[in-house]
Amino acid sequence: MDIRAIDLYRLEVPLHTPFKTAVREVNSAQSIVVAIHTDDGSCGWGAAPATAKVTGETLDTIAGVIRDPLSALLIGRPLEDFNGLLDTLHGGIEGNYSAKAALEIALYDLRARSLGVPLYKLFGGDGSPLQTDLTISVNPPKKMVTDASHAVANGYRILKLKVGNDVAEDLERITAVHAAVGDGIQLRLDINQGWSAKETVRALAILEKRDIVPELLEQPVPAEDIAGLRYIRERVAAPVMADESVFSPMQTIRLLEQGAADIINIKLMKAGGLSRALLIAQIARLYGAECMMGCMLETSISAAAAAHLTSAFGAGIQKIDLDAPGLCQYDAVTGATRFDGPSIELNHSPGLGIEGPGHIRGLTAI
Ligand SMILES: C[C@H](N)C(=O)N[C@H](CCC(=O)O)C(=O)O
Ligand SMILES: [Mg+2]
Repeated sequence: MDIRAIDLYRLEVPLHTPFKTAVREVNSAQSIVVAIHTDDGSCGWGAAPATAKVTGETLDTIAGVIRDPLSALLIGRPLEDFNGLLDTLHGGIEGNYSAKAALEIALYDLRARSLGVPLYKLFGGDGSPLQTDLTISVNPPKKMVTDASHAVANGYRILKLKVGNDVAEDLERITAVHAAVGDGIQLRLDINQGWSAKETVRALAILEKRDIVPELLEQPVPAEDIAGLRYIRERVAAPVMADESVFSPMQTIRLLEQGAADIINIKLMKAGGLSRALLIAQIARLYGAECMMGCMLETSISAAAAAHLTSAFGAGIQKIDLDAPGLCQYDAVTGATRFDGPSIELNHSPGLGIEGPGHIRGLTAI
């Protein structure tokens, strides 16, 4: 079964409410979608969002490197040489991890389809459903309280609060949300690189005095400040999670060797797809570190791929932040993995279960 063609599309899904972090604000989830066709008429689907502030990639660069050089490296090759295809893909160009992730997801989808199994079975999973947290965008405290209360009313038990603009204001945000939702709801704090190491330690001491103990602290300091992560980890009770500081398996090893994180936030879009994400999870397990499966602001095509891997990896990925489809006004994909509030129900049909372009709302060929 040889790869015959790779088609590209754009997909845009409006959000319920603007997504705001310490580094960016967007109103829709935008992705490049890839369809890899084989000569027996099969098609595998993948997608990648543009997160230029984190990965350095835009929709144009993702589409551009998929067109040249990556497509030409894959077209004409047999799917049966699967590991060879992955090596070619990753060796074909430096960086460009989201573009590679889109292609990898489509290759894995094709492979699972060719074997007649859902994607999770390729990774040895049983397809158990998952529960995700929900991200609350950074806003004035009153708005965050409204959004958090709405999330809790919709069944979410874990909230990820975006902060990182101004420490004093952030403390008011966190305190207000905690007072509104109570101790029964776990709060993850994603600072998106917005504080310094010393500010983080001081902020956590203040929260402790207010009896607020976050479940975890995500990327409090700039990505390159590995010493800062370690400084915080040695001084605060809450576990420290690395996000923007860790893209690759090798960075995971370096970070854990330096004792700079308790938890690794794995994202397909940082790792370059499923194979590297799995490797990161395995490395973390060897070091006794926990993992979160996270996502960018992406649509359900790529979030579903991450969910399949997470479900299969079982207790090795303890935390889940695959909420992006739930932030969208509608799920662009019908008849596949279902994102229903906090619950993620994997498809049990072959691959990712996407039946064709007619089952993806709003696709535009490019
Ligand atoms: C959407 C997900 N829950 C999330 O918060 N991801 C962000 C980055 C998303 C983006 O900017 O597209 C994160 O974990 O930092
Ligand atoms: Mg993060």
